[in-house]
Amino acid sequence: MPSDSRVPAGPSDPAGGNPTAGAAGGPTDRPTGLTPVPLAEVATGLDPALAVRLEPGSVDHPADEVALSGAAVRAADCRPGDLFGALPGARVHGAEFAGQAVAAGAVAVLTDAAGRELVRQQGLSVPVLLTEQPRRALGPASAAIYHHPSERLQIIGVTGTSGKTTTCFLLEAALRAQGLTTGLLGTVMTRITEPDGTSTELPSAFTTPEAPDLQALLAVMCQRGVQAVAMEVSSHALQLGRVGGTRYRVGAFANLSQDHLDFHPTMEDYYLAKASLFDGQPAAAGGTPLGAGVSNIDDEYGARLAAEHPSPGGRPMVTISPDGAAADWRLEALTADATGRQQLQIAGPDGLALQTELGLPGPFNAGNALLALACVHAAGYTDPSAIQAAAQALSAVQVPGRMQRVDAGQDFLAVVDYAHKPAAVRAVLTAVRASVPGRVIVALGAGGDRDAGKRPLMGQAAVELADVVIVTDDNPRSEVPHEIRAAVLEGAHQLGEDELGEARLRADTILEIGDRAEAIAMAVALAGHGDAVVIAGKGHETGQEIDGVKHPFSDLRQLESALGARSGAGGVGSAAESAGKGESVGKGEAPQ
Ligand SMILES: CC(=O)N[C@H]1[C@@H](OP(=O)(O)OP(=O)(O)OC[C@H]2O[C@@H](n3ccc(=O)[nH]c3=O)[C@H](O)[C@@H]2O)O[C@H](CO)[C@@H](O)[C@@H]1O[C@H](C)C(=O)N[C@@H](C)C(=O)N[C@H](CCC(=O)O)C(=O)O
Ligand SMILES: Nc1ncnc2c1ncn2[C@@H]1O[C@H](COP(=O)(O)OP(=O)(O)OP(=O)(O)O)[C@@H](O)[C@H]1O
Ligand SMILES: N[C@H](CCC[C@H](N)C(=O)O)C(=O)O
Repeated sequence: MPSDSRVPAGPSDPAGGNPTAGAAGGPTDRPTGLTPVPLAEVATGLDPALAVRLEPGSVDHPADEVALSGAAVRAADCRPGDLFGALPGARVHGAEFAGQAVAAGAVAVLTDAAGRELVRQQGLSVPVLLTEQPRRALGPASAAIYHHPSERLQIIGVTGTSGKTTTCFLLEAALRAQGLTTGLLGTVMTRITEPDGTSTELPSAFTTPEAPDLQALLAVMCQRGVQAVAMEVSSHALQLGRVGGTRYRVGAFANLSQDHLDFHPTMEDYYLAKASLFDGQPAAAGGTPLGAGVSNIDDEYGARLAAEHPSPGGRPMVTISPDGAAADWRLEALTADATGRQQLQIAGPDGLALQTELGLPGPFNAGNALLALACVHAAGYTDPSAIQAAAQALSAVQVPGRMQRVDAGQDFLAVVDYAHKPAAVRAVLTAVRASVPGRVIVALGAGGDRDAGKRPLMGQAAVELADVVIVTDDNPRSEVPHEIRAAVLEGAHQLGEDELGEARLRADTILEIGDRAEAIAMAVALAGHGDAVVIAGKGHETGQEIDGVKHPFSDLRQLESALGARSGAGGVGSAAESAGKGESVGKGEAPQ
């Protein structure tokens, strides 16, 4: 990964990317040399609906002399001149850490009444911005402190359960093909590409960073000459106000399926969080005003969104249909060659006809490509030659840990993929099954401390679509690993019948191997000519969190080494033997 020595490292998350390994966010890059903004100016600029009151500090810290040069939501990240956003959390009130924040240089605190009491109890005399909605206020306040960076960027925000990262990588390439300097912000990394082509990559702690970190990153992008940004917008970010104060030129909706029901009480709540990207609230209220919206109407929720938000930003919602139904953008034909490369024929608005290639395999990635092109067009790049250039640019895009092929000269397909929810497992296994003549072998698990309801559904999807299912550990986090596996296995063994009364089960072998490295070795050991091995769930991640401890782990490396061991040891037998040493191997448990 190329990196820029001028930029301090991002969050040190050995698990790599997202909170998949329990990272709690972390310091990000910050802009330099911005004029500090008076606290009073920040306070008065906030939406009156937030009822923010400025409580002056002591004579040592008179509010009217305070100017803010940064913001942070974690006390440990505070720097001199910062506003500390002391938020009430699920575990603790951030104001408990106000002393630490002030000691680190914070000059004001944004919090609620309970937080103000905690600040005063600690004998701190800094001014307090008081509101009962501190999360809603923090985004716009951070945006003001960093001089409203999103006003100077063309930001395309992508939301949806699956495909955000992939679509943003595609978008980044398509925007660059318009001659724009680009930023990319999401689960895998933040990438800043400067006008001279230099790229800086920072690790991500979240799919969408906390508000102060997001605004700082956007401000850095402005300073580095970035013009357009492809950005993932998670439902957590929408619900928790992380994107407040961010102006989007285009918002895109990919799809909605079960995930995150640990955080959202219902699918309806999950949908409404995603839909709030399109509701056009003013930025000042923590909303995310939009220039245009794009929705995938093949998806049930995408169709509902288009019906409920017919004109986001005052323009008709742009619709896409990867299935080829009536929509502004349709995929008219899709073919794939033996290597997985796909040829797309696309119909766009005003008779636009495009033909392009995609290096990413799987029909769902053709849908992601269609979404990316529709976004570029909706952002104003409507000239047919511009869109053609965007389409051409998609062909070389690869995404770390998404349908990533590993080739060590073996006579079967081996891929690492990030499918960690039922619909993604289904999409990936369907795509892989269609691309090989032989058997499909999948190793997968489910993450701990996340939506428990999806575990049996993932097991079900796996046994329906693969021939061999190896249930293993993902990131157990604080949970007991074998209990998570048991839930996945329960779904795997509870397959019903289809409408014709046929058993849905496809798998003839279901194994349980907790140790992920051994599960991967077993998957490789069992593969034969023309088969496919899919290692699902951890994608680009470089760590595995077990009982609060992050252990270095990479599916990619493990798969490479299992493939290497297989060819080095002269074939299947020895690899299977070593894989068989797993802690708990239960074979052939599938009812037939
Ligand atoms: C549900 C959720 O997203 N929670 C996030 C939220 O937690 P919380 O409000 O309950 O905070 P808390 O831990 O009780 O702490 C309260 C406050 O004290 C502060 N604090 C706490 C401890 C300390 O030592 N110092 C300190 O200052 C915290 O910064 C926080 O502001 O604010 C915390 C501080 O930033 C986050 O660490 C935490 O993310 C948790 C760890 C998380 O795992 N979130 C994931 C699920 C997430 O956000 N994922 C989405 C979706 C990805 C997808 O679509 O797949 C993402 O955008 O990444
Ligand atoms: N359009 C899609 N429809 C269904 N599944 C998809 C789609 N795009 C990607 N996937 C599957 O979902 C996995 C995650 O893809 P990607 O990282 O692009 O999505 P994401 O929305 O960013 O996911 P996450 O929120 O988990 O980070 C892929 O590895 C693939 O298995
Ligand atoms: N953004 C997702 C990542 C999950 C990755 C998967 N490997 C797991 O640990 O469940 C989440 O926080 O739910």
